[in-house]
Amino acid sequence: MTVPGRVLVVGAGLVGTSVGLGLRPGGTDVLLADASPTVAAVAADLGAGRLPAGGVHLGSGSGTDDGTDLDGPPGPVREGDEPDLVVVAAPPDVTAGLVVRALRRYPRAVVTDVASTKEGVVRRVLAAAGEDAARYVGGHPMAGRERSGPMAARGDLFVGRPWVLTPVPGTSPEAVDLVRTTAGRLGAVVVELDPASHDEAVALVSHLPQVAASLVAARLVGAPGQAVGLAGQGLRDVTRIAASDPVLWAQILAGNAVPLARQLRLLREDLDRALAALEAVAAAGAPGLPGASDPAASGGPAGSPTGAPVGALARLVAEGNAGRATVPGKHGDAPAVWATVPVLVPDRPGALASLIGTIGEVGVNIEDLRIEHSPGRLTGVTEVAVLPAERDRLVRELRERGWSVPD
Ligand SMILES: NC(=O)C1=CN([C@@H]2O[C@H](COP(=O)(O)OP(=O)(O)OC[C@H]3O[C@@H](n4cnc5c(N)ncnc54)[C@H](O)[C@@H]3O)[C@@H](O)[C@H]2O)C=CC1
Ligand SMILES: O=C(O)C(=O)Cc1ccc(O)cc1
Repeated sequence: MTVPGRVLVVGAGLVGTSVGLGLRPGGTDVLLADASPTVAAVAADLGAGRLPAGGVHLGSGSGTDDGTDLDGPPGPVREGDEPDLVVVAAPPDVTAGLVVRALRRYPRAVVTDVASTKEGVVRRVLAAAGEDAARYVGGHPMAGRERSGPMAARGDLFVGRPWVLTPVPGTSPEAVDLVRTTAGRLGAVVVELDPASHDEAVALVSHLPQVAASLVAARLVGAPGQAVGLAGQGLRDVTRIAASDPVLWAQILAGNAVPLARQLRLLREDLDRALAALEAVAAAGAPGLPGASDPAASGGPAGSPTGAPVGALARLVAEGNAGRATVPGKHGDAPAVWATVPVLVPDRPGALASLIGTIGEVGVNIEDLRIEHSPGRLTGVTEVAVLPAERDRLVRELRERGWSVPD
């Protein structure tokens, strides 16, 4: 197992800075470079690594030999600045170009990237890098956030998350080993896929959810304030990633156009099914409204909405249940079935910390925590997920300590 002693991160934003923060505690010497010197300086201040002596020159062609001038001549570079591994963590549209320049600049280094789509990047690198391409290993950590930049970075961002590597037949096994070890050091679980299979998979699990979240959230623009004020946790869950960076995501979606369009067409069919069911319900007269047809007359039990359209709606939700149950737990394990304990938490400073402290005293591990809080309410509902075997004891102990735990 080869461990990189020195890593150059090119692009010190959310992902690049998280890589630095995650590698530094293990003793890796991390060099930081970014098109924006200010971003690189912030990342260094946060403890993600150091700036190479002489400043950072990327793509300027200025010829300065400071170890991070990717347009400079191939090594040797300043002693102490030669990386074993270069991690390109820049936007997708510049990734292939930076990878090719890093391969040329550092003839002994392995180069990897983290771009969210792989087929286009890998194809461009193979076309431009010649035999240097053997030292390139495509990569994609399946971890991130809806925020960008170094300030949003976290050293534990990749812990328990899949990190896809996309080696191709000519890739050196030693290069794959080095990137695999590095991802492992960051706590990630490495998965190998060919670039096309990777892009198909992320179209479904990452890019389709982003489009769906953005479209749902966009419906809220201009909605009456009173409607948005009623929002509960469901809307927050569904729209969290709608806060993502538009420029970055435009590149990601465009970089996976064909597989994503396939997924969106399938979603459109499902939307058409839902619409058809609702229109059929409406045509029959909505249940409970004046003019609604008598359910008994359409073959269902009296007093209940019934018939094929309502069945279609139930099927839609049930299919969602089945899909949701396939989503792995937080560390990529099989879907976790936690028991949930709802606790009413007063809306005052320190109340949530006090609840967490109490659960710690009781000796129960919190597997997950969800807070539902609506403005103007005096209490919020906190849902504490725990191992099913711990549920009853936790409910009892919390009630004994004065917490309100609804049945
Ligand atoms: N945001 C996310 O949740 C995830 C993003 N990714 C991928 O990681 C890469 C970086 O994304 P983020 O860290 O989120 O973006 P970010 O916007 O936080 O950071 C990107 C950084 O690259 C720098 N940069 C731009 N052009 C450059 C150039 N020519 N040379 C050097 N630096 C340059 C920018 O100044 C910026 O600081 C992207 O390829 C993205 O697809 C992968 C997994 C998750
Ligand atoms: O915020 C989330 O939940 C994400 O899933 C982030 C994410 C964004 C882009 C990627 O390429 C991979 C992961």
